[in-house]
This record gives sequence, C-alpha cells and structure tokens, in this order.
Amino acid sequence: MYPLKLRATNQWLLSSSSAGFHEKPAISRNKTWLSNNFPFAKNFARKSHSSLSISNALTSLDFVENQQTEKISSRSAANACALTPLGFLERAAIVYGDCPSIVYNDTSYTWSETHTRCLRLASSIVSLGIQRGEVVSVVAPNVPAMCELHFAIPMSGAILNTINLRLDARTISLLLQHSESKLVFVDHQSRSLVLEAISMLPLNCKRPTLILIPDDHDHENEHDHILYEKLVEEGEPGFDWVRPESEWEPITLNYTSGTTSSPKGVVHSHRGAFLLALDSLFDWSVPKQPVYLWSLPMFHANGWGYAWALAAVGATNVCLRRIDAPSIYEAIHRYEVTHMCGAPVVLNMLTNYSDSKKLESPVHIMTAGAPPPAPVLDRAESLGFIVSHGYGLTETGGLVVSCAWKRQWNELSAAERARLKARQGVSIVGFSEVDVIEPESGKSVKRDGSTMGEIVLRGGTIMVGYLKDREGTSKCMRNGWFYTGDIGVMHPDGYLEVKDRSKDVIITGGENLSSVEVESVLYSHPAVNEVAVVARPDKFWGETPCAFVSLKEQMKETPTEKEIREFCKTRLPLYMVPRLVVFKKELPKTSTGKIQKFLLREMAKALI
Ligand SMILES: Nc1ncnc2c1ncn2[C@@H]1O[C@H](COP(=O)(O)OP(=O)(O)OP(=O)(O)O)[C@@H](O)[C@H]1O
Repeated sequence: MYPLKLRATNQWLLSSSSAGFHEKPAISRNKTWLSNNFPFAKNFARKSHSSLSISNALTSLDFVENQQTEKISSRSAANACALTPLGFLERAAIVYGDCPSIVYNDTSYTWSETHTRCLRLASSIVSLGIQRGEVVSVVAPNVPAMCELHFAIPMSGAILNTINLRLDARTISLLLQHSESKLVFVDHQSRSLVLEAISMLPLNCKRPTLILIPDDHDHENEHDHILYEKLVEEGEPGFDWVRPESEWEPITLNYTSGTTSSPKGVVHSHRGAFLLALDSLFDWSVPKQPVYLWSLPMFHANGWGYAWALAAVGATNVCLRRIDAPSIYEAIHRYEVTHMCGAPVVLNMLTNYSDSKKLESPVHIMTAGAPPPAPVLDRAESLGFIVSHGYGLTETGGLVVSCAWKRQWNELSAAERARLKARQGVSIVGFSEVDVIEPESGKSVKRDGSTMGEIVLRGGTIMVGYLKDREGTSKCMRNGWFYTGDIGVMHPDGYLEVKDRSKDVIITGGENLSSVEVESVLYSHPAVNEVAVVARPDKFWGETPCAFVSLKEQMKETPTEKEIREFCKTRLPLYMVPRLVVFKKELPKTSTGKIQKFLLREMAKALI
C-alpha cells in the first residue's frame, strides 16, 4: 500500500519508507518520486545534484546522458516543456475567443469567458488553501461547472477527482476518504447525498470543504455553503495558473465503474491526458468547431478525455443534465449537434425510443464502454447516426483502440457493415500496441479470429498507477504490458474483437463460450430490449449459459422462453444456446450503465 502524501505533487506515489519524509531535502523527494515511477529517471536519481528542482531535472538528466554518449543535446528547457491539455484553453481563448464554448438552457459562454472564469476559479481554489497535488472532488452532472472544473482544478495545481453522482452515500464516503479529498464541488441536486457521505467519514478524517453549485432558480440552502459563482467572481482573472513542473504529475484521479469489483483509483498524468485528448480527436476525425452534445457523463473517465480535447478544436459543449432519449433528441435538434458519445446502452435507448425518426442531419456518435451488439449498430445507422466504435478502460484514460473504418467496407450490406463495426479494432495512431496473448506463455495468439486470449495494451496514455495500491498496479502492469482482464481474439486482418471479460467467460463442457456472441444474437430478436448472458453452475457441464432478457414495452405479443431458445438454435451452435431464459422488467446496471453480471450470476445460481 502506498501511504499517500498528496500535499506536494511529487510525493503522491511514495513508497512506505516515507516515515522520515519531511526531513528529506526537496531534491531527494524528487529523486525518489522520479525513480519510483519512471525508469528513465533512475540515472538522474543516482547522479544529479541535490539542489535541483524537478524542471531542471530533465535538462540535467540529458546533460548527464549526453556526456556519456557524446551526442548533441536532444532535450532542453526549450523542447522538454511539460505536456498538458490545460494549454488548449489558453489557445481556444485566442483562436475561438468570441465563439460559443458552453451552452446550457439559458446560459452560454464564449471561449474567452470560459478561459477567464477558469483562471478566476483556479485562483480561488488556491486562496482556499488547496496545495499543489491535493485532491479536489466534483459531484455533478454534465452542467457548465463540470466543463470548467476540468480546467480550473488542475490549473490550481490540484488533482481533479470526478465522482459518479449515482453512487450511494457510503461509496462516495469511501472515495472521499481514500482520495483524501480536501474540497468537494457539489451540484445542488447531490447536496444531501454528499452531506450524508461526509457525515459517514470516520471521526479522525478531516472533513472536506463543500462548494455548492446551485441551480439558476433554486436558492434554498445556499446560505449554508460557499457558492460556486462567488469563487468565480472573487477570483483573479489574470491568475498565473499552476503549470505542471513535470508532465508526469497527476492531473486526474478517476475511480473505475466497479463492474467487477470495488472501484479502483486510477491516476493519470498531464502527459497521458494530453496524448489521449489529441489522439482521440485525430482518430475520430473531429473537425474544428463541432457542436458536441454531452450525453456521456463527464464523471466517466473525464468523458473519455473529451472534456479537455474539445477545447483544442473550439467546440461548443452542449451540456445536458438529464440523459434520456427525449432530452437527447431535443438537444440534437435545437443545437444542431454534430458529435456525441455514448455507451451502447445509450445507442440502444435511442434506437428503441418510440418517437425516434430519421435525423435531419447526420450525427457522429462514438460508442464504447461495453460491446455494442451488431443489430443495435445497424438500427442506429439507419436512423442517421454515423457510429464509430472504440475500446478503452478507465486505466487507459479513454479510447485507445478503435474500429478504423475502411472505405471499401461501405460497399457491404448493412448487416455485414454492422458485424465489422462491432469489432473493437486496432490501436489508435498515437497509442502504441494492442495484442491478445496466451495467459501461460505470454505469446500472441493465432490471428484466426477464434483463439481467445487476454487483451494487453501499451502506450503513453496508460495510467500511472492505482492510488495507494502498489500490488494492484504491478498485477496489471508487468512484462511491458497493461493487462486488461478482457478476453478477445485477433482476426486475420489484425482487428481485435472483445469476447468477454475474463470473469464473464462461460466454460461449458470444457469449451470457452463468449457471452457477448450469444447476446449479439439475442439483440437481433425484434422483441428484445436488453439482454445479458451469464454462467449457471451445472453438475454435468460445469456451467451452462443462462440468458436474462428484458422485452420492449411496446410489443403486442411477447415471446415465450421456448421461442427465444428456438430463435437461438437456428443461429448458434447448440452448446451456446441458453439453457434457461429469464425474463426481467429491467436488468441491474452500474451507475455508468453497464449490466452487473455478477448480480445476475448470483440469481442464476439461485435458480438451480
Ligand atoms: N468497445 C468495447 N467493447 C467491449 N467492452 C468494452 C468496450 N469498451 C470498454 N469495454 C469494457 O469496459 C471495461 C472498462 O470499463 P471501466 O474502466 O469503466 O470500468 P469497469 O471495468 O466497468 O469497472 P471495474 O474495473 O471496477 O470492474 C473494459 O475492461 C471492457 O470490459
């Protein structure tokens, strides 16, 4: 376990030998931090002088390296400035200064206003006593403050921690305690939830200060708290924001969705966030000044990195408090939305919405977060959505694999196009590598589209590590790879396809069965709304597939279990056909919209 010291940015991942930490001279701390985290810094840690600061360190390191290699210096203060996505905002204020940055109900700002508001906020956060490297949390939906805080918090030198507002008070309390959060920005609708979470903190834990983000019309309870707009008003517009001294400094702490286990605290650096933001724009071919609808919660991995990336292209951020089909369609129409992101569950919701009609202009939608069934992709495209498909984890900062589309595929039938698009694809250009490996040997599996193995990744956007969890970090980051815990196949054309999470694979009669494949077939049934296939213990086969199905409400005739099984029998080998089909009104989901298969597995077990 890392005893977390968040007070100085370069202390945050120290090893447990930090008992005498405060007596150490600054350079010694920097050396420990650098050498703990970055292999290249090992030389520096051994050789550098004790009076150097971190920013000098890189220059000094090269100086030492260059002396050894007698090469011309390649890295200097002029070219080794820390990469950070925060600079996008300064540029946006110049290039797109009078263009819309954020729109939400009756509120709208320009990029110049957003820049000034973020500087003011950042200076107020510093005035509240927040130090470089301390954690500041946000519990809010996709409202303008959420966009601003993505810049303002790290511009104050603090680490941004967005918390999923659909969590319960107990979990939020645990996250606040784990992150040692000093300040919490709270949307007025989550106020009582967060107060309850704070009341659950252990007595010896210092309570974070609460900043209320009120609604335009709701002034109740305002007097109890520091108000968001007050921080904006009182802050310095010309604040010299706190730049990272090293690009490896943490910018954000994101907790995973908790689909398979308790949420893990994933830390990303300024460097990782910068690389991901630019690469994501490039990979999706996002043009300058798109109109982007915030249908993906920003609290989910910083909206897959787009919370920062959109400033680089001067986008209009269309904020949305409620994420449901009528609100999304209304916003698309009203603001002439060009781009949006959403998990497959959102695509499914949009395509099953009874009032949905063909879009007036095409909308680019990026989907990820769970396997998108081919029939859902097909339906979305027929409505006028241009769907792109990406794959990533909280640990990768956003989407690092995507189904790069080939022009010749446009000639194929709609069903074939959807089948190809349901594959996760290839590494995005600026990332490094994706592979599927045999667990025992670590060798790449055959590129035959059927041999399953674990998906591994490497690239500049992989997290720095899990907070206070050295063991968990080294478990998934080893042998030069990040181990995803996802099972996939590699197709002969080099495209990856996710088959399951390792915990969700069903082993029946010794055969590995992909629940995702069975689900995809069930999604093509006209009466099926949502489906999840899980393992059910079986004395003879070990496990058999059990399908949990929710049906579309508007169906006049509902299918029977036998009919659903017959439907599968004509499309799947017998061993993949669910032995049992359970109809449910709704399937249990995590707060990021992922079906909680572990709960369904327990239900399936109880059905024996
Ligand atoms: N395009 C995709 N297709 C299939 N699965 C995907 C896709 N994109 C993401 N995923 C799944 O989502 C996972 C990443 O989700 P996230 O980081 O939000 O947390 P989580 O894994 O759901 O939560 P926890 O790790 O706490 O269980 C991936 O490991 C993968 O299983």
